[in-house]
Amino acid sequence: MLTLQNVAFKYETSQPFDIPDIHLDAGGELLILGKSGSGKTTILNIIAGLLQPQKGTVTVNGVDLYSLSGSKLDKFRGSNIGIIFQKPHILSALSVEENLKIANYFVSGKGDQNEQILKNLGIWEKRKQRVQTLSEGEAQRVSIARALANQPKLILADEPTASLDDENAAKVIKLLQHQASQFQAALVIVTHDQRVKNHIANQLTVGGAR
Ligand SMILES: Nc1ncnc2c1ncn2[C@@H]1O[C@H](COP(=O)(O)OP(=O)(O)OP(=O)(O)O)[C@@H](O)[C@H]1O
Repeated sequence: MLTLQNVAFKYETSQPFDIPDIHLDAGGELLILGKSGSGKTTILNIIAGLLQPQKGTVTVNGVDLYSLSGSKLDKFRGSNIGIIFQKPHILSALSVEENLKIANYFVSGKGDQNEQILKNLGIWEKRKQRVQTLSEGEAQRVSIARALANQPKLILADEPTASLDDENAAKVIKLLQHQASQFQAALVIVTHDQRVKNHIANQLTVGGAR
């Protein structure tokens, strides 16, 4: 489902990052740990097709991401990769269900699972509410729902528990795992939150720039 091979990356002003090879099957889970600034978000962006490495290949669902042209890559990402960003990328003036429909809009024919996803995440009753009227935890579940709206084959989550208490942090990880297993998706979580460690056995730690 996901492979990273011989990937090398550096920002213009930084040292190169140590980026391990990764192989993850459908339904597999991976936790990427590392201190703040160690390059976790950078690696996630490379996996998401948002940041082209200087070297190496990233394949998702058998497709070499960076061999795709810009618009093809955007379309591929929209149908195959669900990203839960560190800072929620949801539109707070729109309702919960409108946020999901926008994601569906970019991938024609999807959207049939929206009701189930919102129910699983416990926000179906709030679907008509504008996101700005929700609590932080609810808004975060909307961003998870939106990432799942097109039943991606690969789910990427950047620090999904950062602003949550222990109980809700555990809940969010379980929800992500449950959703991933329901769609047989691969799940990659990056975090420096040690609490997440107990929930996912397959782990790697990144050390940052050399
Ligand atoms: N666009 C950029 N240009 C130059 N340097 C960058 C850029 N983005 C990030 N960096 C640097 O690369 C390093 C890794 O950043 P990154 O955001 O990947 O770390 P992180 O492990 O996700 O950190 P955190 O846990 O704090 O979110 C940092 O030193 C950061 O300052």
